[in-house]
Amino acid sequence: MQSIIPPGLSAGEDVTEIAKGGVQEWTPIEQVKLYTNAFILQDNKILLGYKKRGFGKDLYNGFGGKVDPGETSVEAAVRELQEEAGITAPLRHSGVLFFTVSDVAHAFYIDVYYANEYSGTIEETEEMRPQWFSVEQNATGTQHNSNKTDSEFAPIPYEQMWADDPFWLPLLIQGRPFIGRADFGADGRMQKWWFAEIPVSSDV
Ligand SMILES: COc1nc(N)nc2c1ncn2[C@H]1C[C@H](O)[C@@H](COP(=O)(O)OP(=O)(O)OP(=O)(O)O)O1
Repeated sequence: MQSIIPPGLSAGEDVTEIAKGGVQEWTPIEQVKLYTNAFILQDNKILLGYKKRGFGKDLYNGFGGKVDPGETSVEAAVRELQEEAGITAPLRHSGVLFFTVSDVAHAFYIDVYYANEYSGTIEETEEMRPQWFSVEQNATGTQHNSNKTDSEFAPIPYEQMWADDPFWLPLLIQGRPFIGRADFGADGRMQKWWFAEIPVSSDV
């Protein structure tokens, strides 16, 4: 039987497909680079960063980047969170994402992490501008002052995020592990995608 897991990812067959689309074959993988992406979830809010430069500029995302030689993935995730948001957190693994982008030579293998607490003071850095958003679906707020109540924070700005994020970020927020792959065209749109929930005990 042919596996439903896209090339680049590995998992048992006991996955629950969340979404898939696109018609063409998966883009062949030539080179893979390891990345991290980390989110703080606290009091019905999620901390995102507005990317000020480089890849993904002008989009909101978690905090992360490349895993350096000699580093473990979680060490890299902790370092990137400190470098980009000024804080330290006990990060826990939540999922794996795999992306190709048509004008980028390597594929992105991304370990995604979250934490419900952090230490230090959240600060804007030269790469990221951190901002809290409400995870409540009916959030309407537009103010981001930390003295406001949760419902007064703006909802997650999916329209200013990578197109893959609406498929897996809700799972991360709900504590449901996931895997997924998307192949992006030069226009920033997903050409082919597949996302799934995996059992909590899975070691991806
Ligand atoms: C293509 O789809 C993507 N979707 C999402 N949600 N996140 C993505 C996608 N592609 C990459 N990412 C994530 C992975 C990392 O967390 C960042 C990119 O990291 P960056 O290029 O900034 O890596 P650094 O090591 O910090 O780079 P510098 O050398 O510029 O510091 O986006």
